[in-house]
Amino acid sequence: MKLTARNLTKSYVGHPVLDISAASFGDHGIEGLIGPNGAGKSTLLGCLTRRIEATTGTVHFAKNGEAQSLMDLESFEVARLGLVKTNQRIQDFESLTIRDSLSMAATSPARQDWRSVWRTPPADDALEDEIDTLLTRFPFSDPGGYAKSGGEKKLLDILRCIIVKPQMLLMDEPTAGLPDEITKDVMRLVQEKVEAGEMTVVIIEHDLDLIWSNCAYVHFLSEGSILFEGGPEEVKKNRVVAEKYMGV
Ligand SMILES: Nc1ncnc2c1ncn2[C@@H]1O[C@H](COP(=O)(O)OP(=O)(O)OP(=O)(O)O)[C@@H](O)[C@H]1O
Repeated sequence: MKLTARNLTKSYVGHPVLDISAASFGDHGIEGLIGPNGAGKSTLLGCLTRRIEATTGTVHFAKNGEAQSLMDLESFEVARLGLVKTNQRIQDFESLTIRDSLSMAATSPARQDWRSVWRTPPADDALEDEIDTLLTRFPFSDPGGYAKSGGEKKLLDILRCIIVKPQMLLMDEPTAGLPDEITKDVMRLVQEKVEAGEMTVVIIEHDLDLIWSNCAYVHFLSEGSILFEGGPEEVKKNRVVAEKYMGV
C-alpha cells in the first residue's frame, strides 16, 4: 500500500505551517518522519488521515495498485480503509476496561470515538487468544481493569491500533511517556508485523536512535516542507538535516 500527497498545504489564520509539493509513504517497511519542534510533522499526519482539513492539495491511498482519493472521506472512513494513526495525546480510557477496549477496537476498526461506546463487545475465541497474548507480552498493572498511568494509556492506544490490523500504521511519538523497555517491546512487535508483510509504518519521533535503528527510510521535514529523504545513513550525513535539526 502506498500513501501519496500532492501540493498539500495547511494554513492557520493565513499562517502557513505545511507546504508539501509531493510526498510518498509505504515503500520501505518502517519509515521515519523527523524534524524540529513545530516543523509540521503532526499536522502532516493529521492531513494525511483527514483528522485535519488541508487548505489545498490531494492525498491518495493505493491498495492492490488501485489509488483512492481520501479527500472526500471522514477520518473514520480513512481508518476503515486500513490507514490508522496513533494519538499523540493520551485519550481518556475510563469508560472501557483494557480488555473491552482492545476487543472493541478489533471488532469495530472504523470507530474513532471510543468513548461513545458503552456496550460490551461480542466475544470471539481467536480474538480473546490474541488479546491474552498481547496482555501477556505487555503486562498492565490491572489487566482485568482499566489502564491507569499515562504510560499504560499510551501503550493501550498503540495496541488498539495494532489489533485493528491496519495496512499502514502512522505512529506519532510512540516513545513519549513510555518506559524504555516497553518502547523496545512495542518496536519489536511492530517489526514483526512489518516483516510478516502485515503492515507498513510511518513513525514521528524525536528519539533519533529509535529512528536510525528501526527505519529503512527517513523523511526530514522542516518549516512545513520535506527538505531531504533517504536511508538513515544518508539522512544522518546530510548537511541540511545536521544544520536545521541536530544543531551542528
Ligand atoms: N490548531 C492550530 N492552530 C494554530 N496553529 C497550529 C495549530 N496546530 C498546530 N499549529 C502550528 O503549526 C505548526 C506545526 O505544528 P505541528 O504540531 O504539526 O509540528 P510538529 O513538527 O509535529 O512539532 P512537535 O515535534 O513539537 O510535535 C506549529 O507552529 C504549531 O504551533
